[in-house]
Amino acid sequence: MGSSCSNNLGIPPGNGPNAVGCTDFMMDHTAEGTFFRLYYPCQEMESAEKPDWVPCKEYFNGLADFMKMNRALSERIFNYLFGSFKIPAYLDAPFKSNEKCPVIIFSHGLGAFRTLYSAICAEMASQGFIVASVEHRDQSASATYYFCDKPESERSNASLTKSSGATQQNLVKEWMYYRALRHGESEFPLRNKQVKQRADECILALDKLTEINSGISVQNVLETQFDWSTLKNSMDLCRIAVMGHSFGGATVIEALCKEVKFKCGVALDSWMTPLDDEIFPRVKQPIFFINSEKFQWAGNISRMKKLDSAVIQRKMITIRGTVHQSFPDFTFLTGNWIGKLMKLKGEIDPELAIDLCNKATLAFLQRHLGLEKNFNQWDPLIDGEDENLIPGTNVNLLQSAI
Ligand SMILES: CCN(CC)CCN(C[C@]12C[C@](c3ccc(C(F)(F)F)cc3)(C1)C2)C(=O)Cn1c(SCc2ccc(F)cc2)nc(=O)c2c1C=CC2
Repeated sequence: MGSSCSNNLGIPPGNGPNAVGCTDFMMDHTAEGTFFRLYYPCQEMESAEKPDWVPCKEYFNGLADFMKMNRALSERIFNYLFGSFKIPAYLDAPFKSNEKCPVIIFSHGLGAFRTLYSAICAEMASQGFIVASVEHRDQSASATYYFCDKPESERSNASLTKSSGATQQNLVKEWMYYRALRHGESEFPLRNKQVKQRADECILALDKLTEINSGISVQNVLETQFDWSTLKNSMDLCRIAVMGHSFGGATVIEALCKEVKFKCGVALDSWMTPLDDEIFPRVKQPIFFINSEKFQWAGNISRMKKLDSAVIQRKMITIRGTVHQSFPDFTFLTGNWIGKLMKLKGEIDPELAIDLCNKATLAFLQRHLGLEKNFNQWDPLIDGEDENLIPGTNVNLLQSAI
């Protein structure tokens, strides 16, 4: 089919039977607490607003740092290009599901942050999952924030704060920006330390969801309109998966190794550099590697293959015509030529690519979480049986042997 020249830009909504709600959670005001965006099945809402895709301009500043671009200039470019996009979900909508929901913890890539994978997270929520997309505080995110108590001297008096209705009384946002590798600094020590912190943050997010599911009242320092008590007994805590993109793919492996409550993992275009080889034999859960055609290289693939096992299902597919950025939301947000120029789009239609990725993921999750849905209709995709899929990898591994 011909590619339409004026594709309607925007993040595709989920295809599943559920409407999707979205809210934010920050456990405490420190950088050590967990911070995530929650996507969940919700009541159909006519008028609810949809949250901004990029919540604060500081994220664009962080993105500029990551891209080694000038902040002032790029903030205007990003605002112009991406400032008006909304997430395909209803902000703070009441949770609604007539069955317990399986859970996914999602880990973003280097230079990304919690909101950039909403096409994937919203699809999973529309299919009945509760998804926590964590925002890492390991300085791998373009930007993230926590709160610091203002010193006593600067505190505005309570009555004034109350009357002005300030949401975070006396709490000031403290921004943490992307930390680039310093000149001459070796990559592995930093990335290995970060992947361990990232795994711990995914496990902490799961612990918070477990508390929320038990119905005990948990503190959320972000005073949103969402009623967290509606999530009591909402989650099926025997059916938990961990998922991530690139650096988040390495985080999947590390998290599986550390926490057996994660029953399986889905690693999207995983970057294996941060991982110790010695953890590979310690990972006992099934893993699904879904790769782009352009990002992977022999050394990276051969490390994924070290996880091959005769007894634990380890699968790999490659989506034809995709690039590394085919997984985050940016791939939907620019026209074709600028998207290809900035390596945000590959040859394949972005919605077709994410559709294949999501369906293959759902089939894999049904198989390894023991879901009673109809996602097994997409089982052939797990083996790469589709004209737009390659079973395993397109990378020629023989070169790496020489
Ligand atoms: C510039 C020098 N270099 C710094 C290390 C960045 C080089 N780079 C390729 C880029 C990201 C690119 C990008 C983004 C976003 C726009 C925008 F214009 F749309 F905003 C454009 C162009 C620039 C494509 C990557 O790092 C790729 N990558 C990623 S990209 C994850 C991401 C980041 C920001 C996002 F907004 C969305 C997604 N996550 C990883 O875990 C890993 C890697 C590489 C190894 C491990």
